[in-house]
Amino acid sequence: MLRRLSLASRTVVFVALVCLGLLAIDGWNSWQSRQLHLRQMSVATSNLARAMAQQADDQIKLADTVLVGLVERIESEGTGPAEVARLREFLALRVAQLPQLDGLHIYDEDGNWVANSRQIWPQNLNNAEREYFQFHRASASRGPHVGVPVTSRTNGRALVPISRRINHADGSFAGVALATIRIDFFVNFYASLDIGQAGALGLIREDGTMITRRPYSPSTAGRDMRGSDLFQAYRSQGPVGTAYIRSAQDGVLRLNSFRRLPNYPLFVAASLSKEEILADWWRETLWHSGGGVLLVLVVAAVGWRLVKQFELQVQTEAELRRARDALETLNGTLKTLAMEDGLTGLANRRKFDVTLNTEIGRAVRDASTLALIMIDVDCFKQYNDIYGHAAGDECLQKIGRTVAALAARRPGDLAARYGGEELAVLLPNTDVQDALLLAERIRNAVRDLKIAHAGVENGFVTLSAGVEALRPSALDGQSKELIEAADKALYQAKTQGRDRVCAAAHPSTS
Ligand SMILES: Nc1nc2c(ncn2[C@@H]2O[C@H](COP(=O)(O)OP(=O)(O)OP(=O)(O)O)[C@@H](O)[C@H]2O)c(=O)[nH]1
Repeated sequence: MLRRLSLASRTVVFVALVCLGLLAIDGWNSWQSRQLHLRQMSVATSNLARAMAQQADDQIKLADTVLVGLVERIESEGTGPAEVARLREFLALRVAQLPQLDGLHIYDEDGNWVANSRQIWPQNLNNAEREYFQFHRASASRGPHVGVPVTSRTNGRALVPISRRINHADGSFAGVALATIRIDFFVNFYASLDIGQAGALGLIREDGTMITRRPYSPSTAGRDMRGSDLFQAYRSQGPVGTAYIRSAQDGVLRLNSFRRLPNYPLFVAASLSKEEILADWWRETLWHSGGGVLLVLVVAAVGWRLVKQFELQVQTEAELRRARDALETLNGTLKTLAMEDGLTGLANRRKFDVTLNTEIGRAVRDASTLALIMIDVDCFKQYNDIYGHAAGDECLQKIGRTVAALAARRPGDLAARYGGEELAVLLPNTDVQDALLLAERIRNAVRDLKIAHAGVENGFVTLSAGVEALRPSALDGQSKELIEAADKALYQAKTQGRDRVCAAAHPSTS
């Protein structure tokens, strides 16, 4: 099918395919690059979540390690006045060593303050209503507990309580050992991480209570996250996972990676805005696409020029063909004109001479006879004198048509205007008898035209003819011989009174 299209159309198809190919390659590359960006960012958020989980786990573990020692000490030494005094010093020393800790506290079985890392505290304070206290009072578990965030009663700071139960010797509830980690500590750490403008980080208890997050606000700590898509994703995907979630608060679509802490019932979530993740990709894609479109435009422009050139070439070729055809027609006409007599339409003298030589050659080869009839209009000078030169021309045309109709019967026959009012008929492969018969027929036919001629006796235009036929043996001189013999016979016809046909006299026949 493509073969039937013109070169220009094929070029258009080719250029269009090249342009589409370029655009497709660019589109495919951009898509691949986008997927790569998203994969890389997924790995990055996952790594971020791992680092956050490790950091939170480490901090809680440090505080918990202190608590393990404290519980063991209180359970073995008791809380007498001397022990409490030593305990206070110990607590103050530990807090000074661990900057992430806001304080260390010991409460008795009723929630009263027994000791803490601060040397002075308001009297008659009771923490029995705190969530961690109630948890330990109700649960015999000896493990650590990460409580819901609290606001310090003494300094107003937001804190994460890490606590352990203290038992009496009989295993009954004796109180709580508490370490409080400053939420500031996490806030500062999260602030040091690069998560773009719209990224978010969070530390959440597995029951859905928010500990802290970035961006941070005082209302953040303790918020119930159970209804959030993030919490649902964590619950459904397990301890480690990734999910695209559109924020209900700011409407931003984020890639979230979440991960449970190795040792505590909390999880962290690190999220980056999809728009920010793809910002670089968009920039690259715009540059690429711009370059790609430019390339396509250049290819299209070059293709367009090529098509135009092809069209021009085709046009030029068509014009050249037309010019050549016209030239050939003109040439043919010129050729005909060069070989034709303008007045009578018979062959002209040049054509006659060429044909005579050709036919003599053929007759020599074929050993055939070649006959010639020389015809001359009788008393034509007088005709011109009487009727005028134009009428003479017309008379010659009529005679020419008559001669042509009778003489050119066979392919080789040629009727020509030999000169003036003299005509010649060349008859290949014809003997003198047949040529005489034809000459007579011509003479009679012209007489029968009955062209009035007041200058002659019978009143009509007549003609005389001389006939000769020979079997040429050689090329040289034969044409002249033939013409002269026919001419002589014509002269004879004239001298014998005109309006007749004479054959050339030969010594044997004369
Ligand atoms: N109208 C016209 N006259 C021609 C043309 N060619 C030759 N003639 C005339 O033909 C005449 C020929 O005259 P002549 O050669 O004296 O012979 P004739 O008058 O025909 O007398 P005979 O041949 O002896 O019968 C001349 O007057 C030429 O001018 C032509 O093309 N047109």
